Amino acid sequence: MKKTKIGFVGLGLIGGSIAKAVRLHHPDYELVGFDKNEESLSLAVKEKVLNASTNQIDHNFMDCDFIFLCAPVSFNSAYLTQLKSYINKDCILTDAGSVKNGIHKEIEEVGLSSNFIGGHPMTGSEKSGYKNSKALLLENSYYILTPTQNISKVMIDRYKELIESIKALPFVMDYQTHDFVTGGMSHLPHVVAASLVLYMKEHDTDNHLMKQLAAGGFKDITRIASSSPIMWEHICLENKDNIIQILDDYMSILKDFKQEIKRGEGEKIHALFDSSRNFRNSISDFGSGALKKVYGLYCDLKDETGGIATIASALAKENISIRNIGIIHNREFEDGVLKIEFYKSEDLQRAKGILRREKYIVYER
Ligand SMILES: NC(=O)c1ccc[n+]([C@@H]2O[C@H](COP(=O)([O-])OP(=O)(O)OC[C@H]3O[C@@H](n4cnc5c(N)ncnc54)[C@H](O)[C@@H]3O)[C@@H](O)[C@H]2O)c1
Ligand SMILES: O=C(O)C(=O)C[C@]1(C(=O)O)C=C[C@@H](O)C=C1
Repeated sequence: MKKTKIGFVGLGLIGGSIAKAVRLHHPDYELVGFDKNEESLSLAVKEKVLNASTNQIDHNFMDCDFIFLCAPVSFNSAYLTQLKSYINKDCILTDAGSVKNGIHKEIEEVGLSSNFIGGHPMTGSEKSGYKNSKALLLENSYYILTPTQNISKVMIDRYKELIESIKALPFVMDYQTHDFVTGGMSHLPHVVAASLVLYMKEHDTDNHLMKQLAAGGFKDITRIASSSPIMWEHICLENKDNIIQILDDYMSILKDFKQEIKRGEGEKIHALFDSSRNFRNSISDFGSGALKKVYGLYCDLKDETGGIATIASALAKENISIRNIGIIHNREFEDGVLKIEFYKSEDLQRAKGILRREKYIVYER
């Protein structure tokens, strides 16, 4: 039987992570890749993530079951015409881009709409490049799919199956909704983070006291300002209309803050922060939306040597497997708490009971 074959155009953080996840869960699949960066390609071949690499779109892409376009958004469309001659009727062509309207239109124009399903893993990092890619980056993350009107259900199901097999969570929506939603919860925060950093750069004291003394608040909210400028240039241009509307709406909220502060309206300022805090607290870090991704809890650590080991062994004694454990420090838990994640909901429920019996304070978010 023919081995499943997957092609990658762009093997950076996201392309590399998808390829590594596929290699982890499907050691027998045939993976081929093209990237402008030859170092990334040779490392991927050396690590046996790719079976073969190429420095152009060529016969290596023949007979692929899936082709992933994982270059910066606007570059993805550049290869459609060249790829078309290698795409057979059952090949699923997809991208990993953060904006979808441009690629969906180009796909229509090139005549590949019966092959295309847009894709967007809702995970990432401020780091870029193949060297930072990880097999586990996508695990337990939503993976948005934006099928065209012309694609068959069989193809959508095949794509969902692949995504589930690498432990991500497929979520289907139309591409217009995708661009509005990601505009609000991803593109806006990146623009805001960059603007906060620029504010500090331009308005710090001569001896850079803001920069030197910046604490958790500034650092938490600006981590993503270290992301790739080329990626964000493409995203802002491709999702221009949504981002402009979203920025207008956002700036009117900033204006509300300014106005109430200027007027010295304590109750109204309080109400803005209170409403924001309540809503933020209702957003689960464990992704309990339509689909529950990870089963986790937070637990106060007793102030004693070996505190983590005591908890881990209490759970191990009851045969509860821990997926992830670590101390987190943020403003919500000023002294730090232990975050514990489990594989199963049932384990989470049992762990809560055990820890509460042992007089630990357990929180869920
Ligand atoms: N970084 C994230 O957090 C994130 C998350 C989800 C989706 N995405 C999307 O995934 C895509 C890739 O982002 P990334 O974070 O992996 O970026 P990256 O910079 O890590 O990787 C991009 C790769 O594309 C290659 N490349 C650039 N121009 C090319 C061209 N013209 N032809 C061939 N290869 C080219 C680069 O050499 C690099 O290896 C983008 O479309 C981005 O919008 C990114
Ligand atoms: O965690 C990060 O560093 C990210 O910025 C990831 C992030 C986001 O959440 O905005 C960035 C862009 C994507 O298209 C999807 C995910």
